[in-house]
Amino acid sequence: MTVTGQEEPYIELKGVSKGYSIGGETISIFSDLNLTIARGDFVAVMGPSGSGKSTLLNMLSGIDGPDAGELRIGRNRLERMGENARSSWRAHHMGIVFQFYNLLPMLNTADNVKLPLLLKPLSHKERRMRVDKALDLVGLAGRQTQYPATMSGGQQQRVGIARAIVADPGLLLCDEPTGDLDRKSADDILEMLRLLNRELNKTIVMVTHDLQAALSARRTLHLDKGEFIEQERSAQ
Ligand SMILES: Nc1ncnc2c1ncn2[C@@H]1O[C@H](COP(=O)(O)OP(=O)(O)OP(=O)(O)O)[C@@H](O)[C@H]1O
Repeated sequence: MTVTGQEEPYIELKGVSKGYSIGGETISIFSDLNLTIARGDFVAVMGPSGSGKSTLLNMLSGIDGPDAGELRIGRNRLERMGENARSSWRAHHMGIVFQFYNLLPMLNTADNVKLPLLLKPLSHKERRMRVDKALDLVGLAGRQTQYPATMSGGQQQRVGIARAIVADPGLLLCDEPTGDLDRKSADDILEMLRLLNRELNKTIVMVTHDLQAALSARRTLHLDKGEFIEQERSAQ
């Protein structure tokens, strides 16, 4: 079954198969996975442990490739690109938000957020302006010199989001972005993701075990036994 968004597809998986070799034996995770996601959509992916959610995110981020099938994002066929081209594509078009923030503890907030800009030919001033703007967007204006260890989980995740958007990518991949947070902080983060989706038209794919988080998205897909099942519900 092909699960389809309503508009022009931005992300498209066609007949994707993926398996892992363990001790000489190949375990199939997907054998004919199909999916389309429209530009500007906000999609939650849920599913039991081991159903392949991280495998999916790894393929979408180009960290891992499918064994067969097509994986298109925008005009790029990711499975046809070499390692360097994929890394460069990722740096320009994609931001990743992690469950445990993945901030570097020896760097302050501004330097953590700046990391994706180091690959870009920008002046020091332009980098600083972009970092300030991203921090402003996530409600952390003025926290440039604070270190991650002195921040709450919710604040650290805001820094993680600022880092994910600082290079202005069109796509955000979120891996359990609220998995380490209390309800209040989680809701704040979800509100921020909704804002980025609605106001800045970021396409968001978010893996989550949190039903409340899934309700923040426009679509919810359940991944089980190698297939997506679309959860029907009225628009938010
Ligand atoms: N690098 C790997 N080598 C071998 N097997 C792997 C590898 N990565 C994942 N797997 C296996 O593939 C299956 C899917 O894993 P994946 O991490 O994608 O599931 P998940 O849905 O994200 O699970 P969870 O909700 O627990 O994070 C699991 O059975 C896992 O053990």
